[in-house]
Amino acid sequence: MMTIKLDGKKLAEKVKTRLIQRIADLKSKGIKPKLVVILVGGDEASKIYVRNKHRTAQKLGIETQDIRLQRTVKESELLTLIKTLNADDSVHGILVQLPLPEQIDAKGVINAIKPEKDVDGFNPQNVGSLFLNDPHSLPCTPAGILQFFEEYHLPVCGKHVVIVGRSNIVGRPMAAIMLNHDATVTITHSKTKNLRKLTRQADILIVAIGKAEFITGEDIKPGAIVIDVGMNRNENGKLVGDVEHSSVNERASYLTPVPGGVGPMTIAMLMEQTVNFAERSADFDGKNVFNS
Ligand SMILES: NC(=O)C1=CN([C@@H]2O[C@H](COP(=O)(O)OP(=O)(O)OC[C@H]3O[C@@H](n4cnc5c(N)ncnc54)[C@H](OP(=O)(O)O)[C@@H]3O)[C@@H](O)[C@H]2O)C=CC1
Ligand SMILES: Nc1nc(=O)c2c([nH]1)NC[C@@H]1CN(c3ccc(C(=O)N[C@@H](CCC(=O)O)C(=O)O)cc3)C=[N+]21
Repeated sequence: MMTIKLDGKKLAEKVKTRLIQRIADLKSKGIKPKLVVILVGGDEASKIYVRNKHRTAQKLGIETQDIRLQRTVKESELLTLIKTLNADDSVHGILVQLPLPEQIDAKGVINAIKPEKDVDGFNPQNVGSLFLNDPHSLPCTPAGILQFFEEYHLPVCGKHVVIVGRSNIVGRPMAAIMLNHDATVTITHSKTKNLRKLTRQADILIVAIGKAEFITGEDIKPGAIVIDVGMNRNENGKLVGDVEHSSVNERASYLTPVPGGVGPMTIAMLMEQTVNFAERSADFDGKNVFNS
């Protein structure tokens, strides 16, 4: 079977193009969309994310500010910083890069971000709205994945979606979004028994675990749509996903490459979300994809 590549680079360009006019309209009203990223320490995937985020924001004329904090920073310091950013009207989006070091209670930090500025959609209020199928903001990675289904006209309604991984960034919100689109959803994780028996039943398989090439051709149903979220370095320092592309290729009907799949879409959606928030902050009468 010929596997069709879901081209995230190309689709991200399309998403970014639809932002240009909206950003210009905001600027003509004296509003410059601004995103603040807080980084504590940082893993490999985070470094890639920060670099690409910057590049894209700069191209679009979205202002970004990185605040880098020592790995040993006190939780109280981080909370004070978030309070200041919450109160700053020039800031439309706040993103705290995950994972955070162990001494910091990630829940407390995420709770502290004002829901209206929570570009990742992590705040319990935003998570709750998403689960009630009335989202205020969508987490960027799952939102980006959803765009593939729309762009390539891939039906989700009634399909069996199996998600591997249940993180707050990817697995959980992805499950909610797919459920909101009338899929039948199975969420799996490290305690799941007979995982590969379940992955083989998936019409749509979404893998986000952070284990290089964990899912192979034998683990998927022929013709399945496979979304590879993973960002890992293999032993040769090469960027690889959670899916073994050599064996999944020609068995899947559609597959996202790594790089060039989900990653660029996450960034495009982050930009879009920042613009959405900037528009809402001014009660701006613009086009809003999540409220349309
Ligand atoms: N391209 C992009 O835009 C993005 C890429 N990523 C990448 O995606 C990957 C996952 O990220 P993230 O969701 O943050 O990861 P986390 O480490 O937060 O979560 C990993 C999840 O995978 C589960 N898991 C781990 N090992 C197994 C296993 N052997 N079998 C089944 N489930 C397992 C864990 O289960 P349990 O809960 O039981 O521990 C957990 O739910 C990483 O490679 C990350 O870099 C992440 C975000 C965006
Ligand atoms: N609060 C929070 N939200 C996140 O969404 C979040 C996070 N923390 N922590 C880290 C992970 C990782 N992540 C990536 C996003 C894009 C690329 C990306 O641009 N990937 C390119 C890489 C290309 C290259 O090599 O430069 C691609 O796949 O084509 C990578 C990784 C978001 N994450």
